[in-house]
Amino acid sequence: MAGYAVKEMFLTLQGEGLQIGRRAVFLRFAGCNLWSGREQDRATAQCTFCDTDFVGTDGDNGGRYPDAAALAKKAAALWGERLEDEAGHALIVLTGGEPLLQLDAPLIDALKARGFRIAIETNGTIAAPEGIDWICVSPKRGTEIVQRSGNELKMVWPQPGLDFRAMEAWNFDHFLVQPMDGPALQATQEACIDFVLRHPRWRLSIQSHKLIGVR
Ligand SMILES: C[S@@+](CC[C@H](N)C(=O)[O-])C[C@H]1O[C@@H](n2cnc3c(N)ncnc32)[C@H](O)[C@@H]1O
Ligand SMILES: Nc1nc2[nH]cc(C(=O)O)c2c(=O)[nH]1
Ligand code: SF4
Ligand SMILES: [Mg+2]
Repeated sequence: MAGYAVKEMFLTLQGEGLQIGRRAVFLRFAGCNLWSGREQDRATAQCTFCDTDFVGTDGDNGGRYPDAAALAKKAAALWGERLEDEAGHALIVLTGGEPLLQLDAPLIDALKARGFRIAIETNGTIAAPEGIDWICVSPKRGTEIVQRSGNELKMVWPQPGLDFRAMEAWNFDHFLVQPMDGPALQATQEACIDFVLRHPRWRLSIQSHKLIGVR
C-alpha cells in the first residue's frame, strides 16, 4: 500500500542511548520483520522480548500518511512552532516496529527540509539509506546483521549466544548494553552491570523514560 503506516507519533525525551535526555519527536512505524506483534506468535518469533505495541495505526497521531510531505508536516507540528529557530537541536527518532521497512529517501528529504536531525532505532537486518544523522543498531540473537556501521550499537542483554566480541569489530562509535525489560529486569540489570565491569569498552544504557514517567 502506498504511503507510510504509522502506529503513533509523540513528543517526548529520548530515553535510551547516547542521546538520552534530548527533546525528540518519536515516529513509531507500524510493523516489524522479526515479530508479527501478536502475543500468540511471540515464543516462535525471531525477536521474543519486544516491549512495544507496533501493530496497526491506531495510536496518537497514527494513521496511513499518503506521502512524505504529509508525514513531515505532522512531525513538525508536534515539535512546535519554533522548529525553524531550533533546527540545529530538533531531533526526530524513527522507530517502530522496524523503521527501515518503510523509511525512504523522500521521507528523509522531507524531514530534513523541515529542519529535523534524524535518528533511527533499528534491528540492523535491513541496510540504512543515506542521510540519517544518528544510527542506533540493536542486534537480536539469530538474525543476520547487515547494518554493521553507525553511531551506537545497543545490545539488549542478556541474550545468550549473541556474539558481542564479533560486534566489537563493527564500525560503531559507541557500544552499549541495555537491560532486557520484563519479569527479570532486576536480574538483567545486574547482568549488565557485571558485563560493563568486565568489558570496559561497553557502557550501560538504561530505559530512563520508564523511570521518569514519560513515554
Ligand atoms: C521497540 S525497538 C524498535 C526499533 C527496532 N525494531 C529495534 O529493535 O531496534 C526499540 C528499542 O527497544 C529495545 N527493546 C525492545 N524490547 C526491549 C526490552 N524488553 N528491554 C529492553 N530494550 C528493549 C530494542 O532492542 C531497540 O533498541
Ligand atoms: N522515551 C523513549 N525513548 C526511547 N528510545 C527508544 C525507544 C523506542 O521504543 O525505540 C524509546 C521510547 O519508546 N520512548
Ligand atoms: S525487532 Fe524491534 S520492534 Fe521488532 S520485535 Fe524486536 S524489539 Fe520489537
Ligand atoms: Mg520503546
